Amino acid sequence: MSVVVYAPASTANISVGFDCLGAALSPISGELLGDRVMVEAAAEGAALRIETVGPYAHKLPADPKKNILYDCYHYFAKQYFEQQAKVFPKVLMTLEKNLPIGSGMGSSACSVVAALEGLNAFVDFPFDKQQMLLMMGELEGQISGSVHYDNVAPCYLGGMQLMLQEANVTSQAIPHFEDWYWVVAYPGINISTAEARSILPAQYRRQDTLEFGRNLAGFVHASYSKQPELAAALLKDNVIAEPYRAKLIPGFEQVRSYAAQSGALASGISGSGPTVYIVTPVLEQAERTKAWLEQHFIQNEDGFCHVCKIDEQGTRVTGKSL
Ligand SMILES: Nc1ncnc2c1ncn2[C@@H]1O[C@H](COP(=O)(O)OP(=O)(O)OP(=O)(O)O)[C@@H](O)[C@H]1O
Ligand SMILES: N[C@@H](CCO)C(=O)O
Repeated sequence: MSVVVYAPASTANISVGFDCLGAALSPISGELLGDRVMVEAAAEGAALRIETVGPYAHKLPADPKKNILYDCYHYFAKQYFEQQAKVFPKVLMTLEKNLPIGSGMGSSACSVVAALEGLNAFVDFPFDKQQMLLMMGELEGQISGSVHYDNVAPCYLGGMQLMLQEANVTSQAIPHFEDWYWVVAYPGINISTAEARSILPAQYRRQDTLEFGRNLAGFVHASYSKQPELAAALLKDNVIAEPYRAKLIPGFEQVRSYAAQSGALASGISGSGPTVYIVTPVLEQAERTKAWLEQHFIQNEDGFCHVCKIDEQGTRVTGKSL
């Protein structure tokens, strides 16, 4: 008995919605941009064994107990015991780590979501999506220092998700512009989410909170009323995070200038960085933007760039073996 789950990369904040907007991404090339987790029955030995493979496996903590999969297993097994009055089976979990850590593309969220959904699938889905989402937020919060769902929700559910966190609704999908290409570039350096949060102000001025609220409400309105130019004009963050985080990302101002002079619809920081995104509805321009970012923004061989569309599907069971 075994199951493999794939969880896609995601871009949190989307500039205009700090901690409350996020989207799942998939490269139009068909390449994998996300983690896979295989859960296999283990007949003997410890309750859990963890193995890691894939291009970024060597960047994970060497001690398996420090891998977030370890916490996912124990947390899930406890919930399972409380719900089913049964001990969770012994398993081997293999993580294929395809996303760089501290990239701004929801790397830890990807592992958390793939691991928890893999465990849920292994025992035939005893938990529903809302219960799963709450567990995913909890585990992701252990890593980044605060519970925010803007990576786990799009990664799990797909599409563009708005965090609501009221009336038993954690997150819901909002419409997005299907012809938009999201060019994402990871420069090859890492930024810890916890550190990128610690440099933000504890309090904001009244006019900044008003601007934040107006931009986010306007973006959601323009998305529903299908006004791409208005939505793109509001897709910005002049007040909450970008002014403080820009200095952490070498070459970010040049990316912004290039995006503006090339006629892109919008650009900004993906999550807490250092990945950046540029949006355009024209495929040829997206390919040109990718080439420019590869030449001018990527700093080393760990970096990469993809032309993406929003991934509608989110996390899925893909088979029985990696
Ligand atoms: N399976 C895992 N995937 C990613 N990070 C992990 C995993 N297990 C443990 N970690 C640790 O969690 C921390 C993740 O840090 P952080 O939240 O900054 O990165 P991230 O989630 O990859 O960032 P981002 O959301 O910006 O891509 C690192 O210290 C890393 O070593
Ligand atoms: N909303 C979070 C996302 C981090 O991945 C932040 O910007 O800190």
